[in-house]
Amino acid sequence: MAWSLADRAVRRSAAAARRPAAGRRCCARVEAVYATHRATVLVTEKLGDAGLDRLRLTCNVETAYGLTQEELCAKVSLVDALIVRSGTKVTRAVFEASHGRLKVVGRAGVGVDNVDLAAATEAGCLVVNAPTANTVAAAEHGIALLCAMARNIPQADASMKAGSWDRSAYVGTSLAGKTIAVYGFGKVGSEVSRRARGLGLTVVAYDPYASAEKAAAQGVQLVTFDEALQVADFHTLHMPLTPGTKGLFNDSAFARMKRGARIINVARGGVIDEAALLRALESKQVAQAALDVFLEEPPSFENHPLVHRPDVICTPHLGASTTEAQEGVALEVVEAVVDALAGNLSVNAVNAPMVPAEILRELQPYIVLAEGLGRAAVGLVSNSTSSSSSASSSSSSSSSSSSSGGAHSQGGKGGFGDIAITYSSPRGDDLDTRLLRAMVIKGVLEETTTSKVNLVNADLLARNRGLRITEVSIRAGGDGTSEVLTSMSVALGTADSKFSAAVDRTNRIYVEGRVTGGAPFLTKIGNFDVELAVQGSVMLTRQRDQPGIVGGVGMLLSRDNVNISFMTVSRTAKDGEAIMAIGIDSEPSPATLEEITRVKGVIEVTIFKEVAPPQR
Ligand SMILES: NC(=O)C1=CN([C@@H]2O[C@H](COP(=O)(O)OP(=O)(O)OC[C@H]3O[C@@H](n4cnc5c(N)ncnc54)[C@H](O)[C@@H]3O)[C@@H](O)[C@H]2O)C=CC1
Ligand SMILES: O=C(O)C(=O)COP(=O)(O)O
Repeated sequence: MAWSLADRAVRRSAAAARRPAAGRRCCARVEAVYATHRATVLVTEKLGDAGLDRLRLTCNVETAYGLTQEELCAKVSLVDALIVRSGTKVTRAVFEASHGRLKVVGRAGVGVDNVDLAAATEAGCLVVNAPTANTVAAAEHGIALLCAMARNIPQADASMKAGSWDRSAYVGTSLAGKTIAVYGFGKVGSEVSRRARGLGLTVVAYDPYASAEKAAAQGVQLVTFDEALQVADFHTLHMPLTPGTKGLFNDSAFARMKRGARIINVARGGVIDEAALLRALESKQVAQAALDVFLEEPPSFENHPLVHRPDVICTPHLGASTTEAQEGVALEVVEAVVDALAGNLSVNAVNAPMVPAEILRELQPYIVLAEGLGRAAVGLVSNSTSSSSSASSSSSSSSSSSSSGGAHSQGGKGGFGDIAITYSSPRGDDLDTRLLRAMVIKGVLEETTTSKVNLVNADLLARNRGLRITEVSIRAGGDGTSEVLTSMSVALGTADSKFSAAVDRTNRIYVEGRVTGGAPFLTKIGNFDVELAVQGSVMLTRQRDQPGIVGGVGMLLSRDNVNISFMTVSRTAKDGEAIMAIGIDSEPSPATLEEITRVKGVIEVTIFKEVAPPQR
């Protein structure tokens, strides 16, 4: 029986898999190695001593710093595990060169952008990280840069070392009484906020996925992207680099800031468009920048336009570099590596399969549905980079949804704190929902944070993010054995949506789905019935139910070379509105989106990207 198998898998994983599941590729192979010999671990970047000492208790440890790719590839076939920081690129070539011996990669820090996760998974190699131990260090570095920049400390220090005593050249700017905007109110961002308030700054935060309650408890107001840009004297960046945040700080963002604003980046280089920052500094729209991270690391020193400027202060990715943080991440990652070598599923596993392969095959559509609903719901939250537009001329005839503040194209305040999941199942209350709940959390969280969700840590991560999860199981018709779920829904409480039709009558972003013929489908968005395969990218439009719209929209898409894979229209007879879903092979340009909103009868349009994750 499908569900009882899944249930066993959940129990095994939740108990840290004391005995490995047969189908759990990575860990099963790891245990075989560990049981038969003392594992060898290669450490390629400086790791805290406490971690190294712990590692030496159970493993042979080799340290080799500053390896070239070729040197790393030559060594990797001789080791069972590899421990790195951000300076080692663990590429596909490295996994190939290991010829299957490498079983675990440990990242002594948060970001795993230097590890090819797809290649790791294909090679059956588990990747683990240390997601919490350097949070405070990164926050302290942000504050250090803020103070150093405001008071010109590095420049004044350099001038004194060059033999001058110039007091008038380094007059600074005060922090007290000013406003700082924190972008990304996660682990680091909330620690920065706490410290900034202590310095007498007013703190606002832009994070469309954060809990407003959690922010309010810290005396921080969540605001829209535009508001943050406009009100702040200082801007500090603490979001992950994702397709949605890449280049977020561009010409347009800098232009909307107060003249003479100052910016700090301790997150990832790619969040700032470096050429746009240069232009903003040259025009004095931005007075100063403090950068710990760069698009390319290390940046090219010869001719990097930002590094040499006197109005930019730089550090070489030092956010996590305190003795305490390095001891902390070393211990955190070594525990995870040793655990993984012993065949256990660690809470810090980054690419662990949520479910063993044979169970995944059996339950796949329901699992994909649960994750897809989570991704769909969070994908509808309003954020600054949303590809969405509202038709300005239109007067929506819709219900409360449009007046609820949902139709922002430039980002709402966000701040959802509730996820309500409803299962309609022939098993009613007997349905074991842990796996499905974990998949919803995975769908909601993984696109927006540095957190990697696995079965063991899902509930914990949700709690840490201030998310309240409520579940309701409704007994539906059926024999109670063959069908796991009749339908399932996910609602995000009080979030602003980039597509107002996605907001239901209780002001929640609402999506519902079911499995039909073995395939997962989205069946409801807000109050509208739809029929969307949970895969690929979709353009959604809300429109008045009148002729000419399908042709008009289709023509604009074809003019932009956007291939259409399917098109469905559903209407609510009651208020004369319809939602049209168009499967698209590529994304239309912003200009085309804008034109679509001007097609007579169209009320709003948005892009709904990759609802379903790639199949694992
Ligand atoms: N410079 C350094 O040495 C270090 C840098 N980092 C970096 O700091 C950043 C934050 O790390 P954590 O706080 O641990 O991550 P986190 O996952 O706890 O927090 C990230 C926050 O960003 C928010 N977010 C996502 N998309 C957003 C968007 N479009 N606009 C605004 N907010 C958005 C998320 O909702 C989340 O609350 C990451 O980029 C991480 O790689 C972390 C540690 C050290
Ligand atoms: O943990 C992170 O994401 C960091 O950026 C820190 O990188 P590092 O370990 O200092 O190379």
